[in-house]
Amino acid sequence: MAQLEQLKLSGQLPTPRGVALAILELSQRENATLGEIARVVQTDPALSGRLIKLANTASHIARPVVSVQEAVVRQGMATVRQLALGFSLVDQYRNGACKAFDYQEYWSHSLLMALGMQALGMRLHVAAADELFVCGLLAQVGRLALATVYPDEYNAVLMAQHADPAQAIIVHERARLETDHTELGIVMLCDWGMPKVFTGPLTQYEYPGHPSYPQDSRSNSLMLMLRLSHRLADLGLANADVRPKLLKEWMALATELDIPQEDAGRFIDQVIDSWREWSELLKIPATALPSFAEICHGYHETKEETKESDIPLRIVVADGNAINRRKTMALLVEDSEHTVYPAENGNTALALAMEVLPHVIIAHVDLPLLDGLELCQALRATEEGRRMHILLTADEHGEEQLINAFEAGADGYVPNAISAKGLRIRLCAAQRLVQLQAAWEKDRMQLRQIAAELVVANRRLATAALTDQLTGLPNRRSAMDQLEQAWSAASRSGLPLSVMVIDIDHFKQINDSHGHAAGDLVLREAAATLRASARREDSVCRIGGEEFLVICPNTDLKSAMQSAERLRVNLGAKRMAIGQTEKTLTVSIGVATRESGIADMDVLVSLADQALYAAKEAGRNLTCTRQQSLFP
Ligand SMILES: Nc1nc2c(ncn2[C@@H]2O[C@H](COP(=O)(O)OP(=O)(O)OP(=O)(O)O)[C@@H](O)[C@H]2O)c(=O)[nH]1
Repeated sequence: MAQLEQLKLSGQLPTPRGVALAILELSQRENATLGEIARVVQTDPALSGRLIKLANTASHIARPVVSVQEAVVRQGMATVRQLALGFSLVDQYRNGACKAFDYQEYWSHSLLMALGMQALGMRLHVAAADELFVCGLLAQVGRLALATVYPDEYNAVLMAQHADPAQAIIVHERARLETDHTELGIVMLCDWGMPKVFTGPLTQYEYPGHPSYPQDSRSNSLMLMLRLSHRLADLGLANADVRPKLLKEWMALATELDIPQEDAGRFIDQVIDSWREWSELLKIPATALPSFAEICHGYHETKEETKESDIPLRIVVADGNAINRRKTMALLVEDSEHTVYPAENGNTALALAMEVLPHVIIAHVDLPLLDGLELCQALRATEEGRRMHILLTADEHGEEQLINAFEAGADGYVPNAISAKGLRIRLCAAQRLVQLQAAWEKDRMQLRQIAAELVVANRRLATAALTDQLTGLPNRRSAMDQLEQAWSAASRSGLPLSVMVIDIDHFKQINDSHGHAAGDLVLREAAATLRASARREDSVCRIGGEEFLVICPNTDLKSAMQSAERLRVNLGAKRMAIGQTEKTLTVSIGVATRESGIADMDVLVSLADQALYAAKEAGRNLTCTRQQSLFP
């Protein structure tokens, strides 16, 4: 301590200058008024702007603060003094003599801590948000002091810590300087009038192993808030590869302060946004941190194969005792990615369970409103509730309690003072169940996919079986099916039905002169021309090598002859590229129409064939018919 007193007297410690010093001195006078403080603040435009901005951020009152007087009145003398001091230090100590101490980064970290504290203050109402801002901003001022007073020695401390990061910095500080940043920082803050309610938690928050406050005390909340803001500041400045780990630690701490996981993302994103705004105002750097969602996504991407015990669960923790509830929640998120929902009574737990459909419910037997056993029975009476894994917890663990719990439908019993490991083991059954359900769901999806693929494959096969591969027209089998249907329809309706058989003339010569591939091309083009020239209701099919059948429902002989002629002429006019030359084709067509003497469709087709033969005989490039009525 003598060393600290000496340091204080030496004037080497960081101290505010100018307007901040004037405010500090003025506020120490007994008769100082807020009006006088405001007048001094006004002489520094940068400080005025910062105080007004802060008053507006932390205010829940809708009307914005526009004047320095108003900001000073709203923040109070003590807070204005501290803020002036903090901002003055930021401006004065942007650089310094300690080489390994990154002054800019130090302020970025402090600012993020300040904004974290402010945001937590607005949420948890543990202290005024402006006071918490200063508390966060100056929480690590002892480090700045050590770097300022002992630049070379602190340089060595930082190098030693860099070489041995597993060791806490305080150990390296004590080894070389016989003091540490916490001790020195507290001396300075007390000197600057920081209220005791903050200095106590400031000595504790960096050392998680030694909590010395009752769980539901204000000091404990402040210590947790400092810890959470510190982690958030670490997260803001961390490299991408360590962010997911820090985020996880942050989430675990957040549950201790009753910040539900679904709010965590919004909270972090808001603080980071105001960090960017404030860093412009204070001219200190803020890194471009991705959104909370992106950091989470990165975490999931880098995760290795999921072990059963890693399966994240949705868990409702129902306990009327807030301390026990928080303790269980903290244990649950300590080393895992479970999403935990708190419920303070049985009714809330039931409503929550129906809403979020948790995998697990951990409920105390003596829950208010609806006790644990009733909650269990109510859940088991529902379809969804039957699938949940319910663990009951109680202060007494007699055989009778166990029997009651299992009779009510519980899956297990959790002792009150359970360890994180014990709790993990009890969640294994639920995780196994979730894994089985996931595997079953995966199998079901795969089966569904296979069935869908089979339907598509069958449809493709059926289509392929009825389609001519070369031309895409219905093949012979399809042609006969269609003709059968058309024949039946004509029999029922009494409407006429005609068919044409079309054969390309001297097709063999094309194959012989230009090769089979050229012949294929010609067949394709001929098919396309026929399809394009035929009426829509007529079906054009390929029934042989260079032979086509056109089925013409509701068509009498005269119309069929006209149609056939149109096809013959169109095809004859079509110029086709064959090898290097262009050629035209001719076709011969035989036409037949259904009439009373024709017994079935085979006879009809054979009549058309005879007509085709006649056309060929008559010199080709002709349309003929051998109708029985015409040639009795
Ligand atoms: N490129 C090709 N040729 C085919 C195909 N199917 C049948 N052919 C050929 O078509 C030709 C048919 O010849 P033919 O039956 O003698 O009749 P044509 O030469 O057209 O003479 P006419 O019918 O009497 O005018 C044969 O050379 C078959 O090999 C096919 O899918 N592609």
